Amino acid sequence: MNVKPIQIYDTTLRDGSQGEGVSFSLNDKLQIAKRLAETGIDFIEGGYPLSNEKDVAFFEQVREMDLGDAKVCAFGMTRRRGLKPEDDPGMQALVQAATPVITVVGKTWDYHATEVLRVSLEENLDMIGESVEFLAGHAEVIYDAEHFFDGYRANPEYALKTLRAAAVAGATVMALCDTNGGSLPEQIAEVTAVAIDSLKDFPQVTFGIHCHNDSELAVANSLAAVDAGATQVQGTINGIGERCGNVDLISVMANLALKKKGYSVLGGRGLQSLTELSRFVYETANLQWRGGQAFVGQSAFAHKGGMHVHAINKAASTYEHIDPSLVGNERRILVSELSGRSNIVAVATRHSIEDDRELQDKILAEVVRLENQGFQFENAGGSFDLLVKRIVGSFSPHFSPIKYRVVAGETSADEKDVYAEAILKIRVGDQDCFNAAEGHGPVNALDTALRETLLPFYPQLRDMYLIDYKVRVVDNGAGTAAGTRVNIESGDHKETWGTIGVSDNIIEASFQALIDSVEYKLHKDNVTPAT
Ligand SMILES: CC(=O)SCCNC(=O)CCNC(=O)[C@H](O)C(C)(C)COP(=O)(O)OP(=O)(O)OC[C@H]1O[C@@H](n2cnc3c(N)ncnc32)[C@H](O)[C@@H]1OP(=O)(O)O
Ligand SMILES: CC(=O)C(=O)O
Repeated sequence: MNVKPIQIYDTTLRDGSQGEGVSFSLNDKLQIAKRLAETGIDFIEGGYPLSNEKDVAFFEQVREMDLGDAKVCAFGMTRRRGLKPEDDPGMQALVQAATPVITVVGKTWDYHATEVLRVSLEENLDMIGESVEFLAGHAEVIYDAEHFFDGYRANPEYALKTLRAAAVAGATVMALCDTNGGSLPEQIAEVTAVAIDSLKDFPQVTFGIHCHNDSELAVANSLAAVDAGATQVQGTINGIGERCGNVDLISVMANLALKKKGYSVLGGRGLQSLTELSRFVYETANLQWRGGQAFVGQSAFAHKGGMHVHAINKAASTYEHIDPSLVGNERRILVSELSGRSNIVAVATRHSIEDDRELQDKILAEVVRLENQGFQFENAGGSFDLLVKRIVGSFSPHFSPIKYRVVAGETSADEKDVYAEAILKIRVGDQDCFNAAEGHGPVNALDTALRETLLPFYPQLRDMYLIDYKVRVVDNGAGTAAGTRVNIESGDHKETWGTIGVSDNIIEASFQALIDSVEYKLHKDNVTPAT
C-alpha cells in the first residue's frame, strides 16, 4: 500500500513561546532546534526576527548548526499598510534571517482586515501578494492564512481570494489556520477540501493545517484536514502555545504513524524518541509534565485498578491501545488501595511472591491500611519495597532511630538569617551514635545529621543524593487524621526511588521518608548491617 508522507512543521519556538509561562533563552531555542532535527521534524520555525534580538541571534547561530534535512523557517507578517515590501522593517528582518523558508502570515477574514488592520479588502490582497512576491525572491515561502476557517465562514469568496493572491505571488504551501481554535472536525474537512479544489490550477501548491486547541479539538481537526488533502501539519511539542495551546504534534505524529492508514511521518523513523522529546521540551521550558498526556505522559500507560492489572498481566492489549515502547514510553503498575493481588505481584517482582496468595493478601491489606492513614505508594516505590520486605521477613534494619530534635529560628532581629539545627541519636549495630548538624532548613539539617552519622558505617551513602522533596496536607476524613504527607525522591548513579512519610508533624513525616530512603539504598546495594 502506498503511504503518503505528511510533513511536520514545528512552531514550538515561535507559536509555542506565545504560551503563558513560556520563555525560552537563546540557548534553549538552539537546543530544542537540535532535538527537533534529530527526531526528524521537517520544518523548524525558529521565531519572529522582527520581534526581538534573541530571535535575530537565533537565526544567526542556527545557521552554524548541522540540522540534517530539517529546514529552518523565519516567521513574520505581511508588509504594513502603506509601505512597499522593500521598505518594510518586517520584510527586511525576514530576509536578513537568511533561512531557506520564510513563513508569512496574512489576513483571510474580511472583518479582521477592515476592523483590525483598517485597510480595504483590496489593499489586504495587495499586502499579501506583494509580500509573498518579495519574499519568494529570497526563500521558499509558506503562506499562513490566519483565521482561514472563520474567514471562510464569514465571506468564502474573499477567503479563497486571499489564498489565490498568495499562490499567484509564489507561495508554495498554503497553511490554513484555525487561529481561534473554534472549528469542528467536519467543518475543517469540508473547508480544507474546498480550499484545495480552489487552487487546482496551481499544481505545485500544497496545503498545510495549523490548529489551535481552544475547543480541545486540535488533534481531531488536524487529522481531518490531512484526510481532506493537507500534507503538512503545523503545531508544537506538547501543544504549548497561546491560550489553550496549539495542536500537540506528539499526538498528531503518533496517530498518523500508528493509527491512521496510509500516512507516514518523520520518514518512518523517530517515533520512539517522542517521549524523550516531549520531556526534553517540558524540562527546557521549565514546565510541569502533564501526566495524562496521550502517548507520552507518565500516566499514559500506568495501570492502577486491580481488575485492569489482572487483565494486563494476561494480555496487555486489554487496557493499552498501543505498545508503549512504540513511542518510547513504558508501562507502569501502581500500587494503591484500589489494587488487587495482581498489582502487588506485578510490582513486587523481585520478591518472588507469585505463588503465595497468603503473602499477597497480607501485603495488600497493609497497603490498604496505610493508604487509609494518608500514605500513597504510587510515587513511593522505595517505601513499598521495604514494606514488602518487612512482611516477607527479609528486612534487616541498618540502624534504628532513638530520638531527634530540630530547632529552627532567626539568628537576630537585625540579620534575619534563618537557621536550622538537628540533634540526632541513633543506634548502629551495638553503638549509640549522637550527632548534631546545621542545614538550610529543618529537613536539610536532619538529613545532614543522619548521613554524617551513618557514613563511617556505610560509605555507600556517599553516592546517594536527594532529588526532590514534596509536602502535601492530607485530610483523609475516613481514617486517622493524618496531617502531612512527605514524598522524597532520591537517587544514586544507577537509579532513582521514591519514599514516603506521613504524620501530624511535618518533620516526623520527613524523617520517616528519609529513613526509608537510606534503608532502600542500603538494601538494594545488599549492604550487610553493621554489628
Ligand atoms: C496568529 C499569530 O500567532 S500571529 C503572530 C503573533 N505573534 C506576535 O505578535 C508576537 C511577536 N510580535 C511582536 O513582537 C510585535 O507585535 C511586533 C514587533 C510584530 C509589532 O509590534 P508593534 O509595531 O509595536 O505593533 P503591535 O504589536 O502593537 O500591533 C500590531 C501591528 O501590526 C499590524 N498587523 C497585524 N497583523 C498584520 C498583518 N498580517 N500584516 C500587516 N500588518 C499587520 C497591526 O495593524 C498593527 O499595526 P498598527 O499599530 O499600525 O495598526
Ligand atoms: C499563524 C498563526 O499562528 C495562527 O493563525 O494561529
